[in-house]
Amino acid sequence: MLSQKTSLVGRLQTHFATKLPTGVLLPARSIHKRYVGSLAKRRRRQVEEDTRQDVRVNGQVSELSLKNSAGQAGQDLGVLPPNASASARKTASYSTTPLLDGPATAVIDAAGPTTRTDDLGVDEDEGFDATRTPDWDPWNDPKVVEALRQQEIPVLEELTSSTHIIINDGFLPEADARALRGVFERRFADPRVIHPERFLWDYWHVPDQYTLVRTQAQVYFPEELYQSLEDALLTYGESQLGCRAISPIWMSYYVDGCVQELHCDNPHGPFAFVLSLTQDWDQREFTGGETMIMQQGVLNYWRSYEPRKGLEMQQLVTRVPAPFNRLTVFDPRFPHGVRQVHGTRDPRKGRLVLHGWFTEPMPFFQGPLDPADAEEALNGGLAPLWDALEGISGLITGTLIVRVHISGRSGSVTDLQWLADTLVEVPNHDRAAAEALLEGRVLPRLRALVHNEVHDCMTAIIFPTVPSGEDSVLTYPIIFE
Ligand SMILES: O=C(O)CCC(=O)C(=O)O
Ligand SMILES: [Fe+2]
Repeated sequence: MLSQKTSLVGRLQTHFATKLPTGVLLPARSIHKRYVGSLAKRRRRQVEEDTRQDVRVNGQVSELSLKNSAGQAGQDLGVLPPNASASARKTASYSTTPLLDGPATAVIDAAGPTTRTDDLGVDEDEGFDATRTPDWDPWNDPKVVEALRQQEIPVLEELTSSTHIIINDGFLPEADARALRGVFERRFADPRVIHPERFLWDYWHVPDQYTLVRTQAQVYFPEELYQSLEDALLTYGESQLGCRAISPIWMSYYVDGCVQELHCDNPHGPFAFVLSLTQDWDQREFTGGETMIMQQGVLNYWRSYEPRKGLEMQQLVTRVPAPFNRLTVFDPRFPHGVRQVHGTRDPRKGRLVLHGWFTEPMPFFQGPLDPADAEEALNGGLAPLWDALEGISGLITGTLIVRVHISGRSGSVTDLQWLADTLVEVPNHDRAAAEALLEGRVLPRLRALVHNEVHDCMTAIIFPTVPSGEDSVLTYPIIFE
């Protein structure tokens, strides 16, 4: 099965992929690596969004229509071992780069148009027309899928859904969130009292793009309090997203007129975060202030264009409110911003958020298995994967993070979890895939192809055993740039 799929991807090859070393295990934590893992492509290409969208939700979500994708990445992660001190993992230096770049994640409600299912021009005795324009999506066409099934052509299934927005309510222990908020409150309590902490703020204004007031959390907060914040974010990033570092944490407040116009933070890292310290969101004395993230349907507009249907704000952007202690994680490649705040000029009544990016996705082991001992098995086991994936470089972009459980007694992989999946197929993949389809073997939906290749290769690896017989865990990010 693997060789069949491998030759299939060979058919799709249009670009050359550069492999980053796969033997990078437990690298120096202070080194910034945006894309660590396995695949990096030389050229950046326009993103085409998958038509499926979903949202992961931990806790209560209001004001959003969300689908809960239980069982998806990030919901079933174990506790880190005691030796994995979060503070030891932090990324040290402050970047002078402003907010232009950032990680992000995806969310959301699929309010976009539905996939066309009629007028496909495909019927059973006609075969498939590989010359169709890229807006034809055969993999979402029930007629196509049914025809393939009737011909007993295997249809690869996706093994996990893409997720571009993740919402975690009640992220910090309540006391920590209140303590952070308390520092801010106290320093603004009496505008007539002057003290050094009043002067820590930067009014950041980039005409027509950003207007907000920001500071760096590490400078602003007392050390112990800051450390608990950083530890919570680092622990989350590592356990839920396979990211071993965060960017310096910004804190920004938004009063009347503050805004972030649409932008994309592609270079900063695979996931962005926004942790709200905004008080009383539901009784707030301003309008706006939600994170707005463009919807998949807009990024894929012509595929589902409907001449008789108008669209309004709610079908174009997802608005994520910022109630107190909500952590929103999103895919920063999606155009996004912050809706302009209108109303209060009092910082204590405005929007207050901590924000930044989860960075350094990289392979790491937890447990007794020594990475140096495992390296040979890992690199050997993944070699066929790189061969297979090289063929689709340029046709898919995003981050896939997998975690495998390794038996200490047998060395075999006993479980595989998908921690995160932001893979999207880029334009023209349909045509290339349809050409391959004419070979009559498999329905090569690229996301599904990647999932299956990764699954098959990862679970076939036999690692060295360990004397104690205890199990280990390997977290492995794969980045398609
Ligand atoms: O505050 C937000 O909701 C988004 C922040 C953001 O996009 C950024 O800082 O780049
Ligand atoms: Fe951003």
